[in-house]
Amino acid sequence: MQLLTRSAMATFAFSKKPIRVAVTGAAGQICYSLLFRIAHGDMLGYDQPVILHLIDIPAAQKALKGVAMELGDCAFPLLQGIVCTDDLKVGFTDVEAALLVGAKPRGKGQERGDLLKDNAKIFIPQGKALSDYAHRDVRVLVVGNPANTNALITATHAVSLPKKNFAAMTRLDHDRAVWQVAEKTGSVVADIAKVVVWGNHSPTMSPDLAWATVKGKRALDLVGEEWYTKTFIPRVQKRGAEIIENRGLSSAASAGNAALEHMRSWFLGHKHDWVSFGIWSNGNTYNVPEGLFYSFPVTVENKEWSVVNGLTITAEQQRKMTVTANELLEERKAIEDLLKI
Ligand SMILES: NC(=O)C1=CN([C@@H]2O[C@H](COP(=O)(O)OP(=O)(O)OC[C@H]3O[C@@H](n4cnc5c(N)ncnc54)[C@H](O)[C@@H]3O)[C@@H](O)[C@H]2O)C=CC1
Ligand SMILES: O=C([O-])CC(=O)C(=O)O
Repeated sequence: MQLLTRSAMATFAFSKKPIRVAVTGAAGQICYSLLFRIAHGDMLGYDQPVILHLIDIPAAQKALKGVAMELGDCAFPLLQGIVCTDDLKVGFTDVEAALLVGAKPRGKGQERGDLLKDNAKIFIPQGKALSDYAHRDVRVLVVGNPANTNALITATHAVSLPKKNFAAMTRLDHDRAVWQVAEKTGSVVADIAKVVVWGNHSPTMSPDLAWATVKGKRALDLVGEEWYTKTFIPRVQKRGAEIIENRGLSSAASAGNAALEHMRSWFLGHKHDWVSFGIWSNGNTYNVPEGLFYSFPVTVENKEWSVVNGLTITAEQQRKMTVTANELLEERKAIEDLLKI
């Protein structure tokens, strides 16, 4: 691959119109790695200029200014502007990508669902502002936990935008699953295909290797049933808690990477393999009730995802998929007042 000098890259970059990218929680820990990689071109491509809209609460504006100063100090050729704000109108006007990261993270001993009370209300004004001010073709990724139900709140209040343009992030779970299989089988990430994560971004999620392959061979034959059920599934389900236990803080760089990879797949396509997106369920897919943001296997082309259809689901797998759907139904019930438009 040819490496371009900074000035050659800038000349190249100027030929495309910049894309406005909004990121909430921009002064927080996930964004401290995410923003720099977006500005470097890792998300939308190394020929795509960006203007970053950094959104955080009033109390975080000074810290946000520091982050913006550091972004500037990197002199990224693709970064054509930085907007720092606590005003959602300014933050979301004309944005074509929005990453909703801003929310409280959990601490030790908490589940993500425990954050519903604190975090859910954040997403009502954000959904409304996206509806009023964002580019009509915006793609919105909800990262702040509990991500699936927060995505439901956001999309519900974004009345003028299609639900298909919203997603909850389960890419981190997907990538965790891929890494576990690569490590177990002594292979590399590029050898692994057709991993699936179903349902909620919570310990009820269902990481599924039924179709997964390693260099074209059936992954389940290589890893064995015992490791699959006793190690792999619980490890992926509880990896967030394992990180908190070790790091003392919730995952940040890996979450930022997953957000970036999710958006990259959405904007630049993901046809070579399946990937997991938490998306609006239409009630006709794999027996998932309508109106939940549920993680399905998808492929992506021309900025539109399509669920991988026609998979044969065993009775045991269907049971697991129902458990995680039921949890999402309970979360929806707990915030039903927040869904009133
Ligand atoms: N879906 C997923 O896979 C993952 C989700 N997360 C979630 O991401 C969220 C952020 O995590 P961190 O960056 O580690 O937290 P953090 O506490 O370091 O940063 C959160 C930032 O959000 C800001 N914020 C709070 N309310 C806001 C609002 N209404 N508008 C804009 N900004 C607001 C805060 O001021 C702070 O700067 C947490 O809810 C965490 O649980 C974390 C890892 C993975
Ligand atoms: O576990 C947490 O609270 C943060 C998160 O969502 C993850 O790492 O998957």
